[in-house]
Amino acid sequence: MTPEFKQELLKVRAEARLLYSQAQLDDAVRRMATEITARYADLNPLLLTVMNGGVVFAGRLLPELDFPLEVDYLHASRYGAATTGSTLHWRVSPGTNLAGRHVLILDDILDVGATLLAIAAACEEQGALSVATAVLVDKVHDRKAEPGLKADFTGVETEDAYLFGGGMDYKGYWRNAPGIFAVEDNA
Ligand SMILES: O=P(O)(O)OC[C@H]1O[C@H](OP(=O)(O)OP(=O)(O)O)[C@H](O)[C@@H]1O
Ligand SMILES: Nc1nc2[nH]cnc2c(=O)[nH]1
Repeated sequence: MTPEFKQELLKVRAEARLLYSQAQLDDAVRRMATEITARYADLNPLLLTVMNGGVVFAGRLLPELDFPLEVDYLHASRYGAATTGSTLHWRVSPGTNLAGRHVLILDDILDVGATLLAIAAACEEQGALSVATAVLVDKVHDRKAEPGLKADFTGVETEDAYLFGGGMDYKGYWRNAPGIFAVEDNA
């Protein structure tokens, strides 16, 4: 890492606006866990984490779900380290056979929604019995891939800014930031 890039990272972190604290996120995740438990406790679901962004959310959610379930992951990305999305690139497909399974996809954010729609379609093609989505953050704007697109389970809603923390990155960094932060335009 160059000294200039390190300075940029520290400046972005220092100047970012806190939208949700870690405590507020933990409350939202516990509420989601109650909803997910009500729906899936008797369905032997397969929870699929979308890497990399979904890892923090999954890590917080899974210990709140005290019923039989399986966990796997997939890696698909359409942003890379950029702040605007393009085509979805599949890097790793789920190793588990999805045929006949109730699949719940876990990700950090529903922004445009192209990522989750493509992943859900791929799970259905592989024979999943049902496919639903759970996201920590839903970014509110009118650019959704389908009008009114929502996840089945949502933690918090945010304004239309570029976000980091809670698993989301700024140029590959700050996924570990404790809370959800908006990058300030002048950063
Ligand atoms: O709703 P969309 O506009 O499609 O964007 C949402 C996706 O973008 C981010 O992934 P990214 O492609 O940045 O990969 P990452 O998880 O490795 O950060 C995020 O983790 C979601 O998967
Ligand atoms: N880090 C990050 N990734 C995203 N993917 C889609 N929207 C966002 C965002 O606001 N921040």
